[in-house]
Amino acid sequence: MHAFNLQPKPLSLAERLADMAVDALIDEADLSPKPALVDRRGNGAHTDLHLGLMHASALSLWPAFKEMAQAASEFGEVGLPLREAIGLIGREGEQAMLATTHGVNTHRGAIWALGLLVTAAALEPESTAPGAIALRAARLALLDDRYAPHPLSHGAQVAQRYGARGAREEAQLGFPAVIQRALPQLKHSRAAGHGEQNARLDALLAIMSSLADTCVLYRAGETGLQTMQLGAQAVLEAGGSASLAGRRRLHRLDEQLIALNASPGGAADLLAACLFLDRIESGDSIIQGVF
Ligand SMILES: CC(C)(COP(=O)(O)OP(=O)(O)OC[C@H]1O[C@@H](n2cnc3c(N)ncnc32)[C@H](O)[C@@H]1O)[C@@H](O)C(=O)NCCC(=O)NCCS
Ligand SMILES: Nc1ncnc2c1ncn2[C@@H]1O[C@H](COP(=O)(O)OP(=O)(O)OP(=O)(O)O)[C@@H](O)[C@H]1O
Repeated sequence: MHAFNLQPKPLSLAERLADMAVDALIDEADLSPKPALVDRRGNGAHTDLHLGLMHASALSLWPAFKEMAQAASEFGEVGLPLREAIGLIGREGEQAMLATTHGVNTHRGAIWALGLLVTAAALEPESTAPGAIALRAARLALLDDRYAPHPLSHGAQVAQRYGARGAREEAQLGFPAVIQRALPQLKHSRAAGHGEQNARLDALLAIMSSLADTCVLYRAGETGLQTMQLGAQAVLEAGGSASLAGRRRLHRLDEQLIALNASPGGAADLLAACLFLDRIESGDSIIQGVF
């Protein structure tokens, strides 16, 4: 008689990277209190989003992230064939997201940022430094996908009006908001003993203090963007989200942004990207699957 084999099947590299991307999205959504964004307290400035929808949307993207990582292994190098393959998978991922959310945009920007980073991580699994992964992602983002549609998206409208190039430019520059702002702040706040949730909030605030977030520009113009950037900077200068003074300012920023309908969705996407890269760097081996 054969005994059942109860050993779990080891996950492939692509499956582990997809797990990590989805985990990063769920951690971002759950993090609270985020100013004007969907979190465990409520819907922030959004009428069509809620936490359950963010979770369902994140889970619906797992196959797309896995396929992007598989495409990286198959093509093996940064180039137009890989860029166009992940563009197609990303667009299919968007359709899966929209089918799950009944047409609501929950993670469009996140598919773009995390899709590029998952692909870049899968290309060289031994190279786990965030800066190196972000640079490979930038080289992919700089390639022009001939099949990408060019709708008059909110980002495109904001680009015409204010000259902000949003998600595309952030990726093409190698995610400076993540590499130069969020990750250093995350490590600084952890080292100061602020606790993991506060460190993550501080990382979000570090992104918000300088990002030209096209979600905010579209919804609340330059006034909204300035309120976000100065308000986030003020929280950090007051001692960050772990301090009493910082918490008071964070609460005020939440009220101000909600009053302006200014939800920093782009900053939220980049926090998820930051958590993804942090997880890879911190030794959650993507090669051996030691979690
Ligand atoms: C480049 C993308 C993000 C489109 O950008 P665009 O600015 O035109 O679109 P849109 O207004 O819908 O905004 C996208 C999202 O980016 C995020 N975002 C906003 N500002 C920023 C910023 N400064 N930095 C990073 N992300 C940002 C927000 O979440 C926003 O909702 C991407 O979705 C795309 O290329 N779509 C085309 C379809 C496709 O090929 N998808 C697959 C890509 S792998
Ligand atoms: N926790 C979060 N709360 C709200 N938005 C988030 C969150 N995390 C990420 N986002 C990002 O914010 C974007 C949604 O913002 P927004 O609703 O302004 O998009 P839109 O479709 O351009 O605008 P609108 O809903 O006003 O038509 C998504 O692309 C998503 O990636």
